[in-house]
Amino acid sequence: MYEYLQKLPKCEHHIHLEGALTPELLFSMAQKNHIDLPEDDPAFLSPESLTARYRDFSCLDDFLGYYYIGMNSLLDVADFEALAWDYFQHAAQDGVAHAECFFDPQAHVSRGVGYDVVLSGFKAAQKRAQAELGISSELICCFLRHLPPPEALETLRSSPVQTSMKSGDVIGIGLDSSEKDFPPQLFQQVYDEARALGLRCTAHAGEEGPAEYIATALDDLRVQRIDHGVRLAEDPKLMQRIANDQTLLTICPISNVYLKCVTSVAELPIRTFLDAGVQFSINSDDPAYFGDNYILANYRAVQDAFSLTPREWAGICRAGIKGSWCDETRKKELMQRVQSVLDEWVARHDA
Ligand code: HPA
Ligand SMILES: [Zn+2]
Repeated sequence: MYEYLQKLPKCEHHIHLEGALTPELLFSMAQKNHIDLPEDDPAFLSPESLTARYRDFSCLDDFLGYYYIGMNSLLDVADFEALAWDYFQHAAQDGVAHAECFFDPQAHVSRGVGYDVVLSGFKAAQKRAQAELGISSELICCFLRHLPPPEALETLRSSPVQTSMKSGDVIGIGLDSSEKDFPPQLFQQVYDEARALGLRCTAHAGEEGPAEYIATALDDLRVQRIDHGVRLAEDPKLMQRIANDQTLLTICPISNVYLKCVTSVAELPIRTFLDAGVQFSINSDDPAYFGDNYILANYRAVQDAFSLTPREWAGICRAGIKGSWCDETRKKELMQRVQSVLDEWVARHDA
């Protein structure tokens, strides 16, 4: 079954490129760029001690503290390219065919790293991933919800960001960082302006925050997808609405365990969602921070907990293709690949 999961052409919709920064890469870039790591936290003694600390996050904000310190090590175009290339290589190994990647420009621009530096590095890695690994990819610009909404607006309206959106280098926007007490509606104007530019819209909701945030992301931000959304199961009426509208949830099972949203993958409402017809994809979120668990480890963890059938897995992959923001030709090609992997499995096992 694991072999079948590896072969399925997977779409990843919930991967923060900054969350693919391994402790090894973090330390080597900090040294190269003469960036001081915190001296008052013993976790920063070595890549090994940092890795050990990552096993012990108490909640989303505890993780985010390390996430924002980590990305301070990234400075020039080559750093951002190396980071994204490292992710794409893992993605290729895990059978990812198409990736829609988040990045957090505010966290770089605020420390003097230009938006175009970040984008150039990512674009170079994307081009290489397409040419050498056959992975198609897109970029989604996320806004940090713990910062004041006018700062997100200022970022959206800034000239390099506008240029990247009009050229198609960036195809959508997202909303991430601390969730509790930062409800989606705070960012309504940002989403209205992004939509007017023709951008796709998604937002993290229902990770630590209540199901109500999922409803306001839909109503006020008019998002096409919900990132995480696992708390949707607490509101059966909303769950039915999401199922009827075929809104895709981008679920990150191992992330939810690492950040103590649930105690185990088995606690996630995967079976409930399947029974209710809720469409979802399975994703890695911040793999370098969550035990080096990339997308396939998340597929495997769901399989270990829920024993899905090969047809159910093909259905999950089809839902992911349908909810992707790539062109119709690519979607058709990926649908055919899912079918042929399933056919091969049936020929071997069902007879
Ligand atoms: O899982 C997450 N939630 C919110 N913000 C984030 N930024 C990186 N990962 C996450
Ligand atoms: Zn996330």
